[in-house]
Amino acid sequence: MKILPTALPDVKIIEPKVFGDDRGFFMETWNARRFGELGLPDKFVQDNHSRSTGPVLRGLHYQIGKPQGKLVRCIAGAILDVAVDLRRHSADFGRWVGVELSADNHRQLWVPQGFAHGFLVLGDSAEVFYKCTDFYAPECERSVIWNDPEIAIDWPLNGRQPLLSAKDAKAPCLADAEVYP
Ligand SMILES: Cc1cn([C@H]2C[C@H](O)[C@@H](COP(=O)(O)OP(=O)(O)O[C@H]3O[C@@H](C)C(=O)[C@@H](O)[C@H]3O)O2)c(=O)[nH]c1=O
Repeated sequence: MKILPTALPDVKIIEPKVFGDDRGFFMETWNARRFGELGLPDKFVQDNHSRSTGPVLRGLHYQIGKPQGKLVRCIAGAILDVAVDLRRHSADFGRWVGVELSADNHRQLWVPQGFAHGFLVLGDSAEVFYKCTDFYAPECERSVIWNDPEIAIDWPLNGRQPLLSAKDAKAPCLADAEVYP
């Protein structure tokens, strides 16, 4: 398991060691001791799994009061997984990073507390599995609109409109959103 940097220092790509053989492959997807050694959280309290068809876009989501760090992987298909720094004190406030996660590349993205998270399905469908450091708290849920020009995420939509939830379609822009201190 190794860690690769992204353009945002606190957001990390985790690349597991994949053992391939005639049967297929084996990999450790999370190991508390190894994560601790790498300076990543070793405690998660909730696992989530969603399936989406293309071009579904979920996000950009975060929780205020009960912020969640998320360890995200794509177990079927492929997604562009995006993290946006929403910590107002941060030099990277409002900046985003996008990483392709797929069932083939086995990569995971560590999205820390203080970041909004979202993803776009790149093919016909994708299943996404992620571990969270805190519980879902609907009253703490917040979102920022996926196409906020101030954040300017370069979603690879190729002219298509994304499929959004009703909630995500009416999310506020960053300027109107409640963010972290
Ligand atoms: C997120 C979540 C939702 N739900 C319920 C509420 C709702 O009825 C249904 C669907 O919820 P949503 O529409 O919010 O699901 P979704 O749009 O997939 O929300 C997720 O998006 C990604 C990008 C994230 O980062 C996650 O933290 C989460 O916000 O599932 C839970 O029971 N537990 C949870 O942890």
